Amino acid sequence: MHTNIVTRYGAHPDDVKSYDTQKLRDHFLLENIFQDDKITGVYSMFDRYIVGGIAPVNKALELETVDQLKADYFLERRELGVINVGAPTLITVDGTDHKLNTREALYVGRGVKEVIFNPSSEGQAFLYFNSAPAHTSYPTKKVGLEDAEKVELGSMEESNHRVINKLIVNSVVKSCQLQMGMTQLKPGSVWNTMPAHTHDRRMEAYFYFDLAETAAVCHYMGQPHETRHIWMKNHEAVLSPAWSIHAGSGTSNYTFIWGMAGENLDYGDMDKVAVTDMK
Ligand SMILES: O=C(O)C(=O)C[C@H](O)C(=O)CO
Ligand SMILES: [Zn+2]
Repeated sequence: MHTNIVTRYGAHPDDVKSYDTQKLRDHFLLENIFQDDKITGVYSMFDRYIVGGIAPVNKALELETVDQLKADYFLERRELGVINVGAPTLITVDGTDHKLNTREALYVGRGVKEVIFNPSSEGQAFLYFNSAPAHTSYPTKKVGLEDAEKVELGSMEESNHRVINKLIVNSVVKSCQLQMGMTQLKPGSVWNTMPAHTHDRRMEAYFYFDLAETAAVCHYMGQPHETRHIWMKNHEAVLSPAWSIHAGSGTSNYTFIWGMAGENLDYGDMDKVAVTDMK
């Protein structure tokens, strides 16, 4: 078996207030998600969302079922979103090859029995994935950056000038509850998701990349009046419970992938927090 998915239970905001640095990291941060010839990740009890990394190097990796699912195959009752942050590669879905270039996404619907992630012939493929329970089956669809719904937000003056590429959202691809996209910060801009927000209807996960080895992002979480931070490096992900803000400031610009699931598919359903109200 080349898959290692560990379970993480949900956390109550009153408890999280007392977490020290290590405990915050143990519960919310995902480090080393790309391991050669392995599929690794976390099965989170926040909306039963799975977050992980797939790094085929010397062999093709099949999406294996894991014990947490008690299912004959991984997508028996789930849907999947994959975004390639490495070299172009092929993903074979029930016998059909889909070429995924860098920064492209693939949505795979419930009921697909076999998904195979192939090594890249052009370098190292790094496939970041999210998965959520699904009530029905929607067709597999590749989504390139040109297909994304794009929104430009922020400004250079506020150090948060960025482009949000909505890749797996209901205006682009049909999904049950999964939404994913990629936000690129312009050079000189370091703040993401500021002003911050929560959405009690959905949990969220962030994955940071395009960061130099010497750079880091300070990720903010917690209730708006009780925030905490987690220092994060390139290729690390973080879970954001529905009650938590999710925002960050980097020592340089960077790109991140957001993914979420829960009560609705309404990207714009957010409870914004004024920066002057944050504590
Ligand atoms: O930079 C941003 O702002 C984002 O990318 C926000 C995320 O898309 C998000 O939090 C969606 O709920
Ligand atoms: Zn959000």
